[in-house]
Amino acid sequence: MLSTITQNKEAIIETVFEKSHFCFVAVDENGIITFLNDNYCRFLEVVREEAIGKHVTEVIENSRMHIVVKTGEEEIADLQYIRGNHMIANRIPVFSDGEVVGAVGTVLYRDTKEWMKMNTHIKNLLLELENYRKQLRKQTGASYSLHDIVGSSVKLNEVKEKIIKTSSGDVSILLIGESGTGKELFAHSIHQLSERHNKPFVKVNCAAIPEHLLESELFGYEGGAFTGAKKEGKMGKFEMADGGTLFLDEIADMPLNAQVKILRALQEREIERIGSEETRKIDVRIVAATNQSLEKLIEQDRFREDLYYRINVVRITIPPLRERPEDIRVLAKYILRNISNRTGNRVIDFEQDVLDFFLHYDWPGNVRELENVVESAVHLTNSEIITRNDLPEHMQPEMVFKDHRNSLKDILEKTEIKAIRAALRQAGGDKVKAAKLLGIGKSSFYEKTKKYGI
Ligand SMILES: Nc1ncnc2c1ncn2[C@@H]1O[C@H](COP(=O)(O)OP(=O)(O)OP(=O)(O)O)[C@@H](O)[C@H]1O
Repeated sequence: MLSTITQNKEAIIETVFEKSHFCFVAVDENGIITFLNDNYCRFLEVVREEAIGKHVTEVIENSRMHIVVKTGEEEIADLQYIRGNHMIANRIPVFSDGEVVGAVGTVLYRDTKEWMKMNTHIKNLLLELENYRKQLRKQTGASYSLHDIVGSSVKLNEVKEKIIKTSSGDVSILLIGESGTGKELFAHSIHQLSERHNKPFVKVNCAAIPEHLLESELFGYEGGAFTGAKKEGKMGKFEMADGGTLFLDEIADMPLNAQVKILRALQEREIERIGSEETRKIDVRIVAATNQSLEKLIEQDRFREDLYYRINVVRITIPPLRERPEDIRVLAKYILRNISNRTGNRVIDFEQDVLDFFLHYDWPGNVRELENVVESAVHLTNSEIITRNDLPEHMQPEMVFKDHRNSLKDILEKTEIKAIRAALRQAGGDKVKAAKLLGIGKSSFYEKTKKYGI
């Protein structure tokens, strides 16, 4: 038997990989595709030569192959959602001299009646589960959980793991990240994963409430406490969140006098409504979020250091979208599917050119900006596929030159910044490699990154 295998090794390998009904993919230790069989190419509607050399998350929806090469642990019979189907995926790391050197993956997609039946059954079960989740969320006020956080880049997975580790318990969590990175989604998820998930989740947007109303919003008031107050009084957010989670969004915008009162409420675990002498016990877990540096605000005496230490017990930084390009494609497709379902527009995909552009764009507004771009493209497009022409004006190729406010110097600088960021991304943050990719010397590269604060 063994000798037959050795003699016909190549023919056997070819039969297994190309003639069987499985979809096969192989990646190297960095998650880059090194092999994709014909079946899989057909299913994914990709050209093999173009797919090979790309990161697996750019080609295969919801892939975890890049994770398997990191963990070295095989994943068998995992359910994977690809191109509208739930597939059964096996992912096996390949070892050489005790080191992971890559992984092979198989996906079962034969469209047999049996499988279709099972797929429908699974879809039904998942829908039912989703309904239960929605009902539970309605009751508590936290509408999202980790399941709603799309993306499986290494950086996003690290955040998810940290969330899972720290959610249970009462420790205060500070979420830091640029606008639109998903801080609110993570705050909801923390609540859902905590022991408090059956209790209320209450959000306070510290930037949106006028300063003179903030105190009554947070602590409530007794009937007739001030002119314009409701006769029956009003419960504050602290009381509403009793037993649950209080999410202080945009905490950097909290006025100093309110900071003092919040600190007292947290230290003493009790509050007083405005106009009342009575103290009420409260038990809330604090999750706060900011896109500003609280440390800088402390230096400028705009944020209290004691409150900072109180809320910054666990600190979780959510990376901007440009630092996790592997998530962009899957997020764009997820957002497109949601918008199409919601609006009834039959827009099903993006042209490759659009996805390539998305990968290299800077996304200053992060996922929120991506949502807006896809939404506007869905309304503008005349076909089922979104093309580069359907994107907003500032994303059109010639736009940078049309803008009369841009001097040649500005254009050159912007282009340099984009090229440096793209090279750093491609080089996985390695500055020497990035300089090489750009064909410039190390010191010139360092000078430029310093100049642009990259
Ligand atoms: N990983 C993700 N998966 C799916 N949707 C996401 C993800 N990240 C963000 N979003 C979506 O992007 C939008 C912005 O997210 P969110 O409001 O949580 O960001 P934020 O960081 O709290 O922003 P801000 O600081 O401006 O309040 C929301 O519609 C959210 O549903």
